[in-house]
Formats: sequence, structure tokens, C-alpha cells
Amino acid sequence: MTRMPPDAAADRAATRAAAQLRTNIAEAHRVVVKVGSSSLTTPKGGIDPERIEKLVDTLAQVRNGGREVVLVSSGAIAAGLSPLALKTRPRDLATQQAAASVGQGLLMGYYTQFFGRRGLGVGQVLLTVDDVTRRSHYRNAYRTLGKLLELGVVPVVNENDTVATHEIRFGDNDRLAALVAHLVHADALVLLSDVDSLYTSNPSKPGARRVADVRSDADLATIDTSARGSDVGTGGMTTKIDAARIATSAGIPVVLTLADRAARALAGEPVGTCFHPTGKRRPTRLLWLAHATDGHGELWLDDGAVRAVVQRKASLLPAGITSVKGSFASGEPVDLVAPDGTVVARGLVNYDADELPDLIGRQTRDLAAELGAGYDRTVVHRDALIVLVTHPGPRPTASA
Ligand SMILES: Nc1ncnc2c1ncn2[C@@H]1O[C@H](COP(=O)(O)OP(=O)(O)O)[C@@H](O)[C@H]1O
Ligand SMILES: N[C@@H](CCC(=O)OP(=O)(O)O)C(=O)O
Repeated sequence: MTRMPPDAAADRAATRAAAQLRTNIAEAHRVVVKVGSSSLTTPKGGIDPERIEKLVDTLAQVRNGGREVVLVSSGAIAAGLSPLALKTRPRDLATQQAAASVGQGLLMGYYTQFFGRRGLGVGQVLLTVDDVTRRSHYRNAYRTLGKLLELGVVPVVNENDTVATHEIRFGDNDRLAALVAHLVHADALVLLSDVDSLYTSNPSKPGARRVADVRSDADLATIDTSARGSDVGTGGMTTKIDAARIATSAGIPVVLTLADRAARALAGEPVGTCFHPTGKRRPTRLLWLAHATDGHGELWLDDGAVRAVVQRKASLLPAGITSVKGSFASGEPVDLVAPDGTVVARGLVNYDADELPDLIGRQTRDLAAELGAGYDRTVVHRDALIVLVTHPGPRPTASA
């Protein structure tokens, strides 16, 4: 028997795994499809009903074929431009919110009409960061989305732009789509854009090569995503990669391709870029903490607290904190910092920043005896905490 050289054997195994993943996507029962503004607009930036109908046609066929579809659609701001006589996408948040407020209804009007013609109802779901990260909210969102799917309706999700402020805003819908995919326990996530796949660098420049499969972060290490996206989209390729990492780290395969190739992507054809699952499902708020949130403040720990949090995965108590920086409210994400300045973990804090200085360095039982029962709570509970570096070093990377 002739032996294959190890490289050839590894290549064959990789090809088989890629083909299997495409099969899994073709068989995915519940899919989240995200479409960016750039795929729904005219070259001038206004909304393009023809492009919307083309997408709806594909998704309606998928839905009517027995698969469940959740659509995450951008385009509210683009749809609001013309009614407000705006020539280009506004830069300031207030005008973006006004445009989204005017445009969201119009956008839903198109979806209602086009899905309706194909015998399907639609349900509008507007979400903020809190809705997919806070436990009480995301249970609610999960229930509503689940019920809509059960009723045969296509949920059409967008960020609730009109109420989201800078601090609590995704801004792009890519990462929102990844969290929605996790929330609804999707079997696959399809990201539709104005580019046919991920490239090694700006696709409009010579030398950029198509990337067919991304199997791990190592495959992304040399990818250049600095080229700006379309004038109407937000985030460009960077937020799509963030989204793909969020979904794949929770076990959900992702395909990124052109909106026109949605049908082929959903049929498992080898179009676009396929991001392979790298991890397993975990609580949504932890996913968000690991991949997308910036700490609103810092809690500096002593060595014992670093060991407790990093090695024993314990909750953070007031006794192990040496100082508090930044201004944050209870429930917000904060960075946990080792004495050498390394950010070792991130978690949702249980106190406001101004409450903590009087508590830190003190034993929980003393605080409870002195201040009352509420003060025996952890500063960051271990269930709301992710470890970023297991071996403290110079800089943190979100690898949890
Ligand atoms: N390495 C890369 N590979 C592919 N596209 C890239 C890359 N770097 C930047 N881009 C740009 O990202 C754009 C897509 O992002 P964006 O305009 O935000 O789309 P959408 O509205 O679909 O979210 C593409 O048009 C492309 O020019
Ligand atoms: N929520 C915004 C989407 C923001 C946006 O442009 O996102 P994307 O086109 O997906 O990069 C809207 O509906 O206009």
C-alpha cells in the first residue's frame, strides 16, 4: 500500500471537512440571514425595492421549502434618506436616528409586501445590545423570535437605532446577527454583502486573493480588512469577521457572500467564504463580553484575586480589589486588571463605580454586617465573567 505524504493527507482531510460543512449548511434547519445596506441600495445610496424583492424571493423559497429563516436586515437609514431629502448617509447620530425612524417603517413595508406576495407574514423585531446580553431581556427576545418562527412568520430584525446611543449601539448589524444566531440556536449564519467573499486584502486592488475557508483565528492573522466598505454600509469587513468569530466560537458555521448568491450559499454550494465552527454554545452575554464589548471601567486586583479569577474561575469579591477606575453602572462590563497592568478578564459588575471605593479591600461578611444583607454580593459573579488570558502577559486577546 502506498502511503500519502502527511501534507497531502492533511489537505484531503481539510477538503473533506470543507465539503462536509457545506452539506451541514445545506441541511441547516434554522438559518439567520443578514443583509447589509450595501446590498439593498442603489449606487446613489437610496433603497432599491428591486434588490429587496430579489432577496425576498430567495428567502421565501427557502422558508416555503420547510426551513426556518430569521432575516437581519439593515437599510433603515438608507430608506430614510430620500423622504428627508438627505443626499448622503448622515454622519451624526441624531440625524442617523431620525433617518432610521423614518426609514424602518418603509423598509418593513417592502418586506411585508414582498413576502406577503409569496404567502408569508413578517414580524418586525428591533433589538438593542441589552436585549441580547442581559439575561431577562434575551429570554424575552428568544421567546418572541421562537414564537414568530413557530407561527410560520419571518422575523425581520434590525437594531433599534432610534433609541440606541453611542454606548449601547452595535452600529453595524453584523455582530447583532451573530448574537441573534446564537440566541435563536441557529444552525447556520449567512452574511450577505456587496463582496463575493473574504479576500486577503482590499478586493478592488490587484493581488487580493479569495479566501474560501477560515478554520481558525490563525487563518485571519494576515487578512487586511482596512479598506473602507461602501458609503452606505458600516463596519466594512472588520465587523463581518468579528461576527463570524462570535458565531463560530459558539459552534455556528458562517458563510459570507454576495446577496445575489444567497440561494447558492443556502444550498451548500461552494460560494463565498465559509467560517468553520471553533467552539461550543455558551451564554450569549459571555459571547458578547468575550468578543465585542469594551470595559466601561477597570478593577485592579491583587495577586490572590488574579489567581482566584483566572485559575479557579471564582467570583471576584471586594477583598481582592485594590483600586477602581472609570465610571460605570451596575450591570455594565468592566476589565479586571492584574497588578502588572494585564487585563486578565472581563465581567459584568454588580455595583456602580461610586459605590466601590468604600468596599474594596474588605471582607464580604464585615460589609454585610456593617451595611446590610445586599452588601454580601460578589463584585463580579463567575457566571458573568470571562477570562481573557490564562497566563498573564503584556496584552489581552479575547480568546475565551
Ligand atoms: N479583506 C477584505 N475582503 C473583502 N472585502 C473587504 C476586505 N476589506 C475591506 N472590504 C470591504 O468591505 C465591504 C463590505 O462592507 P460594508 O460596506 O460594511 O457592507 P454591508 O453593507 O454589506 O455591511 C466590501 O465592499 C469591501 O470593499
Ligand atoms: N441599523 C442600520 C444598519 C447600519 C448598517 O449600515 O449596517 P450594515 O449595512 O450592515 O453595515 C440601518 O438599518 O440602517
